[in-house]
Amino acid sequence: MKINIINKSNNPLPHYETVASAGLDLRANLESPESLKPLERKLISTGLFIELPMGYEAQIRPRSGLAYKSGISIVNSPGTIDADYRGEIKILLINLSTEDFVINHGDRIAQMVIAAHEQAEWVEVDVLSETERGAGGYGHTGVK
Ligand SMILES: O=c1ccn([C@H]2C[C@H](O)[C@@H](COP(=O)(O)OP(=O)(O)OP(=O)(O)O)O2)c(=O)[nH]1
Ligand SMILES: [Mg+2]
Repeated sequence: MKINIINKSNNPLPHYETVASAGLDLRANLESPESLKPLERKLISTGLFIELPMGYEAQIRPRSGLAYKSGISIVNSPGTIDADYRGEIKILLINLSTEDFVINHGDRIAQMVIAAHEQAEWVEVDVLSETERGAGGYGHTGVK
């Protein structure tokens, strides 16, 4: 699908790294490197602005390699980019490791998945239909 984008960074546009990738890696747009201390969080610019079609969202997710190797995650994961948002896409990184982590301009710090979604139209009722699960949750079916 075609999506309008403005790129105010000098990074390349996000692209799919492999033919069947779901995620588009997002790069940091920085004037100078940023450092994240253990448990520190920072909102990192991408320089990207997009115009999603109605009925679509963009999800901002952590990259597994950064998470595994360096303990870098996203506080509000998965972040939600609404179709009517026209501001800059930013990424709320957090350092979950015990060591400082440095982000350089152009580093691929997160990934974005474009996804279709519904909007709910509530139908207020007095009773919901019965199911086998009922109100059971939080592990009520057991571990094994
Ligand atoms: O990781 C994110 C999450 C959100 N946004 C932008 C796009 C989104 O459409 C807007 C609002 O996000 P959200 O609804 O998650 O934040 P909120 O705290 O509910 O703010 P608002 O009251 O503006 O909706 O912020 C980002 O750039 N990055
Ligand atoms: Mg909101």
